[in-house]
Amino acid sequence: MRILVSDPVSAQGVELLQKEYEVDVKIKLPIEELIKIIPQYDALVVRSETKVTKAVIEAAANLKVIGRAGVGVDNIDVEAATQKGIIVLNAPEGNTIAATEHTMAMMLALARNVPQAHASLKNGQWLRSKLMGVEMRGKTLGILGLGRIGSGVAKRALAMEMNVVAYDPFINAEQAAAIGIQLLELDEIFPLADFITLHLPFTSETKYLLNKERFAKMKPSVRIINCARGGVIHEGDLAEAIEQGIVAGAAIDVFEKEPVNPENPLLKLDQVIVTPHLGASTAEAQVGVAVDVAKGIIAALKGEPIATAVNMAPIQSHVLEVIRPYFNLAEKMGCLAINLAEGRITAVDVEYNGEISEVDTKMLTTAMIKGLLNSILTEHINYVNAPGVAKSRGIKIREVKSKETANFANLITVRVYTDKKTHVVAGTLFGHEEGRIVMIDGYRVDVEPQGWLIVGLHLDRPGMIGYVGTILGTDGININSMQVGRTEVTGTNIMVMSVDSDVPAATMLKIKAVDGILGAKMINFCVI
Ligand SMILES: NC(=O)c1ccc[n+]([C@@H]2O[C@H](COP(=O)([O-])OP(=O)(O)OC[C@H]3O[C@@H](n4cnc5c(N)ncnc54)[C@H](O)[C@@H]3O)[C@@H](O)[C@H]2O)c1
Ligand SMILES: O=C(O)[C@H](O)COP(=O)(O)O
Repeated sequence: MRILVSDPVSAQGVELLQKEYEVDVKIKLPIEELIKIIPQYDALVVRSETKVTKAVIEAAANLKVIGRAGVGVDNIDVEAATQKGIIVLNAPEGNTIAATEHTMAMMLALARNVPQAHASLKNGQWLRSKLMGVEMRGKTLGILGLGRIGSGVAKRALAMEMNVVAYDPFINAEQAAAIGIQLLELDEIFPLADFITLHLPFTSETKYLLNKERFAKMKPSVRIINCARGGVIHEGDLAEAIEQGIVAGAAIDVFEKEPVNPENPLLKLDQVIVTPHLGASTAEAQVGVAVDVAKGIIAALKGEPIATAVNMAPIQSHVLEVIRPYFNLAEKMGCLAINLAEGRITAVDVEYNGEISEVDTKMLTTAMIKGLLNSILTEHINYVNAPGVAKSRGIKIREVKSKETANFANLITVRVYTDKKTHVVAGTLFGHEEGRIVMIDGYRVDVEPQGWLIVGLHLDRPGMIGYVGTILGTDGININSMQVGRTEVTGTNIMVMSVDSDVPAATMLKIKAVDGILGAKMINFCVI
């Protein structure tokens, strides 16, 4: 597998990738060049500079994952990637402290005219009275977006004895109270705030969130800090508001177009201090995001679950810890269940019993569907496209949960409904990691889901196993384990044989032709 790194990321991250895969680092590629070479790659690593447009994604014939070494994914067409089944993941935590501290640096520099003082003094001017500042203590800070960075800024501002209020419609009052601040509506913040700092993503909702109308509602002494994304402020409106004395000043790290156009009106104003998107630019943050994104890319290429994928349901780390050992089992159960099934599949129920039922199991259900669909479709099914593909094929997926469990501490049961019959497979973990199939269609078994299995239903009479064993032996297929499962109902048994190689269709036909064999299926776990 080949990985392209198209923005500067720390060497530690690149080295991690190189241990597993072939990696090319090509910085500042013109978009036409990127489109030309992208079909050669399985993974792409970017920061904010590479624009991963729809055209890039359409050309990316082999791309499985795009990793963003940082937070904002607004430079990636996530929708186009999702439609193509490409995982988009980011590294959201590595640069939080860097961006938080840069915000504080910008706020303080803005309040005390540090850049203006520095520039004028280096220019030989001693401007003590012209560069009068304001204090932070006792001032009101309005934070728009109370996520990782916003809440970090809040804590630091409280330590500086500021009054802190915030607007974030996706945070509840208790979460804000835990930090020690009050949540307000957006319009309630404007007449109160002496400083307003933005920490929200750039989306269609937040585009130009601060504009002419909103500046008009603010205190004329207000100072605005933006270390989030350029497009959340209308730059022309801000420049005008500063020129007209509606806003006192601004500290800007991010711009709608980067690198910023030297003609941008904000660059012409003395009241505006700027940095060239340096929020994440600390040695520590760059190592952090590069290592995190490399781990994410490796997990994605190995088909493992990823905690920071932005186009899949996010998994909280404590939930991932509980469900991680079950992923492989769930996928194999999906594969087994669909291989047993006959007829047109209409619905799949996944039941979780025991303690596992108490956490969010959506991603495990997706793993099951991934295993199921990968066994029957030629297109590559992954965590991103599995739910959509199931839906487009009219397969209804339901989760059932109960803390109650009979024989196992935790049990996962998949029921595949077709227009002919319902097939049921149940599995659990032995110890912490060992996945086992413990029931097939009502028959108690104990099967390791790996390699190749033959599952056969047969009449409960002497010699059946012998007949099948002889056929396999004659055709040169080695059996490595074998067992027979019974139900309470006498008459039929299930035989499950684990074999060392794929079983040709001709051999399967011979097995099915044995008198007393009611059906036999070959399951190849190696395809998923
Ligand atoms: N300048 C830099 O170099 C730099 C570095 C890191 C992050 N960032 C940017 O900072 C921003 C915040 O990053 P984070 O890690 O704190 O993200 P986060 O996801 O932890 O927090 C974002 C917060 O914004 C809130 N939000 C979303 N839509 C909103 C809306 N319409 N109105 C109000 N609030 C809304 C969310 O509820 C969330 O709490 C992102 O845009 C990120 O790209 C910039
Ligand atoms: O969203 C982010 O993580 C920051 O804006 C950092 O962007 P960068 O990786 O291009 O510095």
